[in-house]
Amino acid sequence: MSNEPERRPVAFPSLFDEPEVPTRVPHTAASWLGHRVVRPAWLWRREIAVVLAPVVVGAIPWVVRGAPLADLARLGGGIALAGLLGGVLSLVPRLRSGVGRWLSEGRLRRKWDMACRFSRLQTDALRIPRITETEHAGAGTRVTVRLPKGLSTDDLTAASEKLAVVLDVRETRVKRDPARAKYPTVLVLDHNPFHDERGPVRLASPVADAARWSLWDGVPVGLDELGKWSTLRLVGRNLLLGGEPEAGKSVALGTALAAAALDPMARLSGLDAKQVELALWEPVMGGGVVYNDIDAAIDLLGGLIAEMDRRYDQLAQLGIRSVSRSLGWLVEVLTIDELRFFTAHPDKQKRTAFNLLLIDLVARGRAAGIIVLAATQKPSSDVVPTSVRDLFAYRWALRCTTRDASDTILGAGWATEGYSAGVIDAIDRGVGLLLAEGGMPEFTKAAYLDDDAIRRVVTRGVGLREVV
Ligand SMILES: Nc1ncnc2c1ncn2[C@@H]1O[C@H](COP(=O)(O)OP(=O)(O)OP(=O)(O)O)[C@@H](O)[C@H]1O
Repeated sequence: MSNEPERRPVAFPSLFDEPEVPTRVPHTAASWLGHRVVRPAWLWRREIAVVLAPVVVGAIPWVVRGAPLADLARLGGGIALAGLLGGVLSLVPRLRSGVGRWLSEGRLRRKWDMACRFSRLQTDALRIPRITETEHAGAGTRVTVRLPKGLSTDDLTAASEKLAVVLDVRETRVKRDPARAKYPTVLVLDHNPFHDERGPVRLASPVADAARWSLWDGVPVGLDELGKWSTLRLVGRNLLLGGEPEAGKSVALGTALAAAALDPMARLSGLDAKQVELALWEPVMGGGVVYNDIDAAIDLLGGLIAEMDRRYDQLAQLGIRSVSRSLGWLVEVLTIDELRFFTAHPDKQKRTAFNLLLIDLVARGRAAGIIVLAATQKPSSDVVPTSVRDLFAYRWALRCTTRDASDTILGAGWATEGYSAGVIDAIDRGVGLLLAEGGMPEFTKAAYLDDDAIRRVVTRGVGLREVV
């Protein structure tokens, strides 16, 4: 007798490429009905509702009038009329796009069901992670799911490549919600908004062509991976940027600076150790720019702290705790490009004096309408002490050489959680992990303003201040 394994007849390929859904008991008629009819009908419920809606609406008058069977023509007429009404309503753009979004969410849920089953993301009770929320943007969808008992975020992460194959997308990325293990987020990324077919793109800054801006409205500084603008509410919050040389820090500061320049109710000042980064902005920097001079930098910080104390006195007299738009006070914006020159200055006495003033300004200035935007190309603890870093609500780690450097900007532990700016490709200038207060770091690419655009913004900013 041959030792060859028993050959089994090859079955005809299935008409549909369907995942196998195992059952705990042999199929009965009821389980077959549930599996083959009820489950697919539930997944197609939105489309079924769209088709059935004219039938139900058209049948209402027929039923109300006692439904004489001979009057079927009237039923047909009612359905046709309801269908026509639906057709006319679909000409209303907002209605049409609303229904379109609703149907495309249904499509996503069906694909997600299929993807989970093909990826064996199901419990013994055949439950899969259920979609609870979706947020769609140009380059993908953020999906929040509820995990059934028996599955964890790690199972989702392990299956992410398989999910991407069935969903037919560029990538799926799973994020654990630090507050709730049961509700992880899955980024379903269709395409890379930071690249086109020729490589990395330069994103036009939405601020560049604005006639004026208000910092109180927030500043769209860059695009996230889903292709959505990340808006920073800078009044009341400080921004810290770090990354290796040429990572794109000065460019990333540019959009925030442009918004401040176009806000006549903002007073700008700067500390520029590299002498070239803020030079273009100098005409609009009413509070002055200090180049690599630590004594002048200490004086400038001292002046801002005196202003901060004066504002706190006024706030106390008014009986309020922090500035608001209605007070009409100027927002003071201090930009520091290359923190290292000042915070790690070789003269220990001056360095200590500078650091103490900076900590005081960053800690207390926010509520008084004084904000600091700081950048460093050496994200290490001697340049950005933890006590200073923790006072920055917005932290943006552009490409870093090490995980530790990334953590120096974002905060300890993020690299271990899988968020390290060390993984960013060297060609992706301007891409970094942006962490907003209390949130999760998001890959974000900064908008780009070239020198001509900066000059135009500065000219408009100077003009706006002349008329105020
Ligand atoms: N957001 C961006 N989009 C496209 N290109 C960018 C972006 N950011 C930076 N670049 C490219 O990278 C170059 C360096 O950027 P930038 O001067 O901002 O880096 P940096 O981190 O400030 O460098 P350094 O620390 O050496 O001063 C820019 O001249 C530009 O060509």
